[in-house]
Amino acid sequence: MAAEMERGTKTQEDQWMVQSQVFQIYDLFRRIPPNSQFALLELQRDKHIEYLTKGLKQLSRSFTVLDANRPWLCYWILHSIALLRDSVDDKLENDCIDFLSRCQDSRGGYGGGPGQMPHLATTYAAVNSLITLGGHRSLSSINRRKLYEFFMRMKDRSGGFRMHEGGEVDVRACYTAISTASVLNILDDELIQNVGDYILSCQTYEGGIAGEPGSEAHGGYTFCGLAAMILINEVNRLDLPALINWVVFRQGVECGFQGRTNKLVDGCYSFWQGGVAALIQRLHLIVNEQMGLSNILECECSTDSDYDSTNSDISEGGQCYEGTSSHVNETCQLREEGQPNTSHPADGNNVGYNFIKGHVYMRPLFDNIALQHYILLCSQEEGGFRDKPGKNRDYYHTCYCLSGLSVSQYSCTKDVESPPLPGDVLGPYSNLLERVHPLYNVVLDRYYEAHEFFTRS
Ligand SMILES: CC(C)=CCC/C(C)=C/CC/C(C)=C/COP(=O)(O)OP(=O)(O)O
Ligand SMILES: [Zn+2]
Repeated sequence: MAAEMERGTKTQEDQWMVQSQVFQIYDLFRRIPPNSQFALLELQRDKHIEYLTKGLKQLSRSFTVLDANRPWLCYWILHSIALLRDSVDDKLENDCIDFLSRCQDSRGGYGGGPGQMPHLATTYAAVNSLITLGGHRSLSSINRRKLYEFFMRMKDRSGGFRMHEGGEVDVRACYTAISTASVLNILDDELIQNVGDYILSCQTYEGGIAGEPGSEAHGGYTFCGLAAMILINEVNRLDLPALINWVVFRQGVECGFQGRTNKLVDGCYSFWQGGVAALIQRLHLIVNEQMGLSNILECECSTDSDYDSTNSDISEGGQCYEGTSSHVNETCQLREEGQPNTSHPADGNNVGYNFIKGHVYMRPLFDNIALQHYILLCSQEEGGFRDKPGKNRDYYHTCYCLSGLSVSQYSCTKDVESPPLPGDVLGPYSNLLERVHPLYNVVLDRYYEAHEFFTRS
């Protein structure tokens, strides 16, 4: 208890300090003329690409150095470059594919470097990197049969997964295994078995999801747990109203998100928490059902001028009834009544694809413009992004600030084909990033290419 109070006191002091720094930035911003404000809100695209490319070149020169983080660095940098609508040259691309191939274990999975023990987190990072690079050489370098065997070896009696042989069982491990298996089209009933029970046991009294049963709800684990539950078709088992209640209060007066109650705002939660909000936006049927609005879709869009119904398949009167739109049929497989998925494994592998194709009826669950203010004014540096003012930039925060920026720019679009309206992109419209698939956090076009490749092969 004393330790808790001490932590509470220290957090409050830190919080005041961060808030005063952030408010000073917003105050200065407000005082400058509008045309200069616009310049400050500009995404420093060229500087970010320079910082990221330099980092990848450095990494490719030292691919031989011993550390366990290199597939992650590849993913953070390659994904950031893809979000910025750019790509790497052929040499760097080939160097990355060769390096990641050397990290692939002969018994399946990827380690942090050549010869290192395979690990679920680095496997997720390596596979997402290869999907982001795209193309036959990259995608065909993944040994899916061995990878499936690795996933099965990591499965624990509890239903969850272990991060590595002898390692910890947690929600991150569940997500990285399920997300990777889903995107590679190797998800089946055996892999899925009891995963939902494990994740469900991690939803806390606050409504968010913890890393393990009995721990504290946290944005990173909440994203992992929610995305995994969607991918295994069991999201209706979570208490979604409680989850919504938890996540909406994680956006603070600083305009960014915190990871957990009473902790500091941090740019990386723009994706972990913003991603949770983006996923829930596509779960309106299940949310309505859990809130006792069974069989009725309340289309807020039709009563909101930003959400005009002119080109939507919404029925008159501001309400939609199940079965009246093709979208409803597509989404139905996501809502089997509290039961584990019993559908054919091939359907399980299409959940990610159907999920993104659905129409979005719910408005954003967070202030998407405020979040963009935090990312562009408080996290952005001259090349790269940081956690908060006073911290240094790094590739992890660059990746998740850009991913969160993308999620917020697209959060008002009603379907995956529509571009955001200018009013939903803070600063010049040229700030617009690529759209991500929120279940896997890879750029959507790269996801489509991988989905086609792995459905065929
Ligand atoms: C795909 C994958 C591997 C996802 C990982 C998800 C993720 C970011 C989990 C967070 C882990 C955690 C408890 C951080 C708390 O750090 P802290 O105490 O320093 O931060 P805080 O004060 O903001 O809580
Ligand atoms: Zn962070």
